[in-house]
Amino acid sequence: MSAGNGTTQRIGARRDPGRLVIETRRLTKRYGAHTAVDDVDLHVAEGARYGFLGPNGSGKTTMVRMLLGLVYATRGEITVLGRPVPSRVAEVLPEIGAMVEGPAAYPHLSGRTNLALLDAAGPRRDRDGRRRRDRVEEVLERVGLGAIDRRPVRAYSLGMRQRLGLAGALLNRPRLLVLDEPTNGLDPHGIREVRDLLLELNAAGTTVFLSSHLLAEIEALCTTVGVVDRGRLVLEDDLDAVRGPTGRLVVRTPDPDAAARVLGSAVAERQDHTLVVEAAPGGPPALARHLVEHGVPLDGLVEQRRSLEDVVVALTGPGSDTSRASRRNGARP
Ligand SMILES: Nc1ncnc2c1ncn2[C@@H]1O[C@H](COP(=O)(O)OP(=O)(O)OP(=O)(O)O)[C@@H](O)[C@H]1O
Repeated sequence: MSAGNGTTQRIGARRDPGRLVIETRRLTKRYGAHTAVDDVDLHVAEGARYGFLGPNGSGKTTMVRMLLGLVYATRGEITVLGRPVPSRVAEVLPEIGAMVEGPAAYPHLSGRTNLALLDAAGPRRDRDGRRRRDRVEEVLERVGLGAIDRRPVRAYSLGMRQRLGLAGALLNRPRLLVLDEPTNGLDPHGIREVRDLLLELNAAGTTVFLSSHLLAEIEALCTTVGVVDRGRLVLEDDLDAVRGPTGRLVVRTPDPDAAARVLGSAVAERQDHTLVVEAAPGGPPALARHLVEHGVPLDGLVEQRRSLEDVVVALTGPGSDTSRASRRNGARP
């Protein structure tokens, strides 16, 4: 890569990102000959729900660990909540709720006790026992663990541990949540609950940064997406812009043969009762009129929009794991 992050794509006009709560410049992490994070310029705006998307092994956890000062960068700069990391990470951490690589907890203690210990170790000056208990109960309630008994954490399911980790991340009422694969191990019900919780926290002002290898999860939750491929940030943009119009229209009709005759060479794709047509001046209304005037019945006519999946596949290409292996062996893709 040349200067900075020249190969990160932006689709459409990027809105003013506003105040950044996370910014990295040329951030790079090497493990021996292997580059886990490669020259990344990341921009997370205040109030965003930022999805950091990439396949397994693409560098997401390494990135998250660097943002939290848990791993030192080989090169580059990190600013979180306006302060440099890792040099001033101690000032930043009290304002962050984080969960990295699955929640850590003392397995022989209950969830409540674990949270009480975490709270006691936290930055609050308020050590009042009763208020601490209230805080613990409040976060347990928020993550759907209000009814847990005194069972030790080692008896918890993976989903319960994940919720407990989230509860721990919420204890400080953070301005910024940094979550590595927060729905790992949750069933569809649990995934939806976590999503709703993150939406609720975000609506109340918390910026959410989460990593995931699940495209659907990012699509359902996030306002902004950063796509990482073999350590490189290949796309960073608002999801709305990513899923922008393609310049084609999708026509659904019970008589596709008639539609194809009328539309001629404007038809770009055809499958069953659906035709994809190059947009002409006048957009959907003009095309609808044209078809109806020529006796073609319509079931629907909409603008075609890019899916995040299409964009990611086009940018990352197949076999990123195999090419990573070949890069490790010296080849550069
Ligand atoms: N401590 C380490 N020593 C050597 N290599 C490492 C270390 N940590 C990570 N890596 C390598 O760096 C690359 C990126 O790993 P990382 O865990 O950041 O990816 P990831 O996108 O979070 O993957 P996953 O979704 O599987 O957790 C991988 O090839 C991994 O093997």
